[in-house]
Amino acid sequence: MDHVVETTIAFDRPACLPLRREIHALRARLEHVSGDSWHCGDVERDLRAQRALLRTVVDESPDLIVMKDHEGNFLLCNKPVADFYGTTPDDMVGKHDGDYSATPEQAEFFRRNVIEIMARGETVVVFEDSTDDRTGETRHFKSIKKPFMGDDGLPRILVIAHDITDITRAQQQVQESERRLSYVLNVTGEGVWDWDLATDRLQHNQRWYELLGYEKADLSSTLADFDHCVFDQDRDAVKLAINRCLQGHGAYRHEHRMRRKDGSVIWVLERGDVVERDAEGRPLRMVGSFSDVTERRLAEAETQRLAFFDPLTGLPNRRLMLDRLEHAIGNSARTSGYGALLFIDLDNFKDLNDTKGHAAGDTLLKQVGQRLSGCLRQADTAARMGGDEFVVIVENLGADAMQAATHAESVATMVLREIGMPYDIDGATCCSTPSIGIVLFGAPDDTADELLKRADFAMYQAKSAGRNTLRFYDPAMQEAMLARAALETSLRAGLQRGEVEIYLQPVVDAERRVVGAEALARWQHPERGNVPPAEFIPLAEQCGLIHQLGGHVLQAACDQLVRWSRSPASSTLKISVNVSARQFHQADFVRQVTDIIDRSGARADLLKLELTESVLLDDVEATIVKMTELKAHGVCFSIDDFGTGYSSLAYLKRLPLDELKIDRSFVADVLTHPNDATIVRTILALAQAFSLDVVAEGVETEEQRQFLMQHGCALFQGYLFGRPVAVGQFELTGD
Ligand SMILES: Nc1nc2c(ncn2[C@@H]2O[C@H](COP(=O)(O)OP(=O)(O)OP(=O)(O)O)[C@@H](O)[C@H]2O)c(=O)[nH]1
Repeated sequence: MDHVVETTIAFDRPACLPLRREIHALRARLEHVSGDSWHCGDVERDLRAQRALLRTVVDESPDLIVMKDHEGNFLLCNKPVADFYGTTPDDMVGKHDGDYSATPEQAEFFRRNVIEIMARGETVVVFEDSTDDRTGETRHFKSIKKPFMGDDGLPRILVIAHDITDITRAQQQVQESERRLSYVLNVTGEGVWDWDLATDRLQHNQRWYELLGYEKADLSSTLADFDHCVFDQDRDAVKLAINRCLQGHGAYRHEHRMRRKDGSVIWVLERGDVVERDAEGRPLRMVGSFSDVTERRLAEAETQRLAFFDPLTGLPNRRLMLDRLEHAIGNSARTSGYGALLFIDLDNFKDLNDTKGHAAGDTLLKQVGQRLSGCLRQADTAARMGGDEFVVIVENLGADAMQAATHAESVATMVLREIGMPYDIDGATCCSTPSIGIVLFGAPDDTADELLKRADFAMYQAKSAGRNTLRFYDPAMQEAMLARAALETSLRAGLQRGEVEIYLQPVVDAERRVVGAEALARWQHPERGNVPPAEFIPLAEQCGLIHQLGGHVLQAACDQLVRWSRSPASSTLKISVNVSARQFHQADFVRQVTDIIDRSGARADLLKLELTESVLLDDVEATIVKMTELKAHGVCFSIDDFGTGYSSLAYLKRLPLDELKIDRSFVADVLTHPNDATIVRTILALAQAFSLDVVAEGVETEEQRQFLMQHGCALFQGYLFGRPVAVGQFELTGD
């Protein structure tokens, strides 16, 4: 048996007067007031009428009304009570709840409860349950229990029980759905708020506080507190979204940042809408929720970063740079002001990678990125294009081209200086320099693509000028660039059409007997005629055709060796082939050479590869490995233009060399300049000490030959013995 709440109400009348005394008192009062005398019969009739009325009222009341005596027996019951117990009001008089109640516990509770209340003599309100005998269902009641004194001087009690079952159930349903809603919201992780605009009070669910790391008591639950939690920079946008919603633009949905109690910042997706307005449409109540979307935002930011930034240096990547460049071009055209594009390529970066490892190269690139950023103003952009290439966009250089160029130059000079400072790479100091190409922009028809090409071209000029320097792109360069592009296209086609062939220049011994030849590439251009190697070989190197060209020359040389091998007079002749730095440093160079030798059937020991000193110095260790592999195959090596570089004698000892070639510049002045004579003598002595052959290049006079012979030179090449000629015209005598 449940009884829920008991409320005490002040007892306003100590007891009811007994009926007969009441009649007498009433009659006396009426006679006193009216001056008439009343007959007892009239009064009784009236009273009976009143009692009948009262009975009707009591029976018709939807509430359950009973009067009980001091032992809890019924003195009076109304119809609803009798219906409840499945009997009649008259039948109930003199009986008690136990005679009807389905559950003895309930009956006992009712009995004890009224006896206690009568003993206390105070009216109480009791929330209690009772079982409906007709249906067996439990009903809830709010009962007012009012004790009073009977005629006989014994206590009695009047009970008026109001059936609150429907309200209780409705309340329970509301509580249940609220509980479920809060469960669902907690599961979805939503922080919920409910804003009463009239009072400016905000109510939040527990999750709301949890998401922001607050305790309920920390906040005053006003809009000001919510405002305080919104991230400073986002506050205006949040207010705008809420205001638009208040003004009737519909529900809002907004992502912004919130600051948690501990100071950390989270991203939230907030949704809200006005749910109540007054008759004039003024908002009264707004509800909303937010969820923590920090992880998604971070993931999006990371995706964005990967798409637009170089992961190694953190600088904008090529894609973002192109976008910024296009903007900068647009701005320049609009404002008629110049901007500048700097194309920066590190010098000999490959060496660092090769000698210190890729990780060291990465460390350097990172530091270069930092230094570049340090050279720029806020509005400028430094980006990494890839590899060791960077780009800088400098904007707002004014309308004067000269001044713009001067400014761009000063930025580039600063970059040269900063990047040229020593680096600390894993505790070791190392140096790196850049070559920089600069192009100004500002013309309406400038395009990002074209500007990059021009800056790249100017950068290449800086490389050609010795590196660690800057060069401006100018229209003359443009001409050269166009010409170069045209030449590149026709060289590509020419190689396919077989326009490149080899010429042979004889190498003779002291008796002028031809002992071999140097193979020199010649390009017979259909319109331009004979294009000099100095023009098309560097071009082939720049545009990546050197692999194809080098292979073509090697193939022709090996084919020639095979042809010579068929005649005893020529079967021992050697052919030397020039190998450029880029060609030699290609990863598959060794395989390329050995494949050609093997395929052609030429004798490897009759093929001599001429390397320049710069090839040897580029990456000594890798060079030694490649040369040794080829040497093991039988291939011979010669150092071209020996003496013009800075070869260390230590390297000479380590390299598997067969021959040195004295550069034509020394030979030309050997009779007139004592220094050149000394150099020539030294080279010859050195070669002798290392047991190397020596070929003197560019011998044009008999006197030169005599001098060289006197100092031990045994092999010669030059116009004195023969110019380079087509393969078919090559003769075996050196006159
Ligand atoms: N460590 C590192 N090296 C890279 C990366 N990307 C490209 N490289 C290397 O960067 C080098 C670029 O060399 P190049 O610019 O062609 O040549 P260089 O040695 O700098 O010579 P010049 O430019 O002619 O002065 C190559 O060896 C690439 O393998 C990278 O992300 N990290």
